[in-house]
Amino acid sequence: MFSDRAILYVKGGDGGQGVVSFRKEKYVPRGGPDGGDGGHGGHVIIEAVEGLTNLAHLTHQRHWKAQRGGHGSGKTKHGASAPPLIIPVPPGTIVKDRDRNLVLRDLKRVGDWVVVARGGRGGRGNHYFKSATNRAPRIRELGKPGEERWLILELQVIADVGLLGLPNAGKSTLLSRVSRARPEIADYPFTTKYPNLGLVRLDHERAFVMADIPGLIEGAHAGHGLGHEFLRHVERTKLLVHLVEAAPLDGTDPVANYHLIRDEVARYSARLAERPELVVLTKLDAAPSDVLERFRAALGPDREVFGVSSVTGQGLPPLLNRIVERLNEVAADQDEPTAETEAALPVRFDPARIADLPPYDGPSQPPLNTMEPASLDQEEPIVPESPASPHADLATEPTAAGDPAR
Ligand SMILES: Nc1nc2c(ncn2[C@@H]2O[C@H](COP(=O)(O)OP(=O)(O)OP(=O)(O)O)[C@@H](O)[C@H]2O)c(=O)[nH]1
Ligand SMILES: [Mg+2]
Repeated sequence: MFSDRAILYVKGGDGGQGVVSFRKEKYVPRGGPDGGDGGHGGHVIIEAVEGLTNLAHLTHQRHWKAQRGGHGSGKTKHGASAPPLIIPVPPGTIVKDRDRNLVLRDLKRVGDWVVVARGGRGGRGNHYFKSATNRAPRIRELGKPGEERWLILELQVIADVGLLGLPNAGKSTLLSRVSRARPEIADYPFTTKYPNLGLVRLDHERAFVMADIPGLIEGAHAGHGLGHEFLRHVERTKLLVHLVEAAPLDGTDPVANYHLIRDEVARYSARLAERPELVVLTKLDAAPSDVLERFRAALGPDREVFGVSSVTGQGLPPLLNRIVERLNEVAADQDEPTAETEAALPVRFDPARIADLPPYDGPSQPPLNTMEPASLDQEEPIVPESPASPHADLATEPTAAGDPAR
């Protein structure tokens, strides 16, 4: 089951109660107040972990509450603070506050984490309220309720290469030809409704992840068709591979079709439009022999054009080799984290790292972690759950297949 979006309710644990108690001992006639404090409630934390590729495990459990703190007791015994509740997600998950429409954190790498709801402060016991004027206070505090909120989690698949093109351009067919992914293929538009990922392995050293997304149409940037919802999936790719049908059955012109998609991408995001791109003329087996030459000439020398047929396999090896080359060039350009910095990143959430985070004192306290406004898709309707798609899990070599169990 593929799920790239989940809505969750999270609540930190309530603080434990402080208690009223007085020292009772033989020969001590009026023992002073000795009611202990309640422990703090547990925080709720979301952490990116290895081995998960989607958010399906969150569609069954929507409410996540951390444990409450223990109550205090006599002899100034404090209640135990509750442990954090950790919700695992795949890397690439963006955590948003639903009602304030804010991005709380973009959990890009394994080990990235964010506190999404703080545990409530434990109440103070009556020992705390002792004073010169009141030596036997009968007051104590209840624990503060834990912080609560609704979240939207969105997974942006992390692929190296994103396939773009009109419906029917042959995107899914190409992916199925070069990887073990088995997306649905058919001769009608919008066959693909959810992104598919495949691992393309050229040899021992050279491999990349390719994402096939639903076809784009004119107006996709404004929400027409299915494309807009899924363009965000190619936002994080390093290279766009733009597929253009060589001889479309509807008689449209490949050159015009190419520019149509480029315009849509540019309108959706100027940054995405600047991403390196390879252009691929598809279905050459079913096209006149001079079509590639004419297409190249029309696009001009600035664009790298390949011709392929996913049916005969013609043109695929040069394309894949060039994709790997381009990815290496892009990687060298970008300030990607090196193996060293990667190793320095924490791989598991460490509770000691939240030891300094104060418990939640109630709504008077400002909410946590307001990072940046969620700008990408504010107008997107909130869909509670994505319907299942049978093909969407990462289709990898057996060794790389993730085990969702932690
Ligand atoms: N002759 C020929 N037909 C192809 C080739 N590649 C794809 N097709 C056919 O083109 C049709 C569309 O292919 P898909 O791979 O589903 O196209 P798509 O781009 O994924 O389409 P959407 O998912 O609807 O956007 C199917 O009928 C394929 O069999 C090819 O290289 N040669
Ligand atoms: Mg498809």
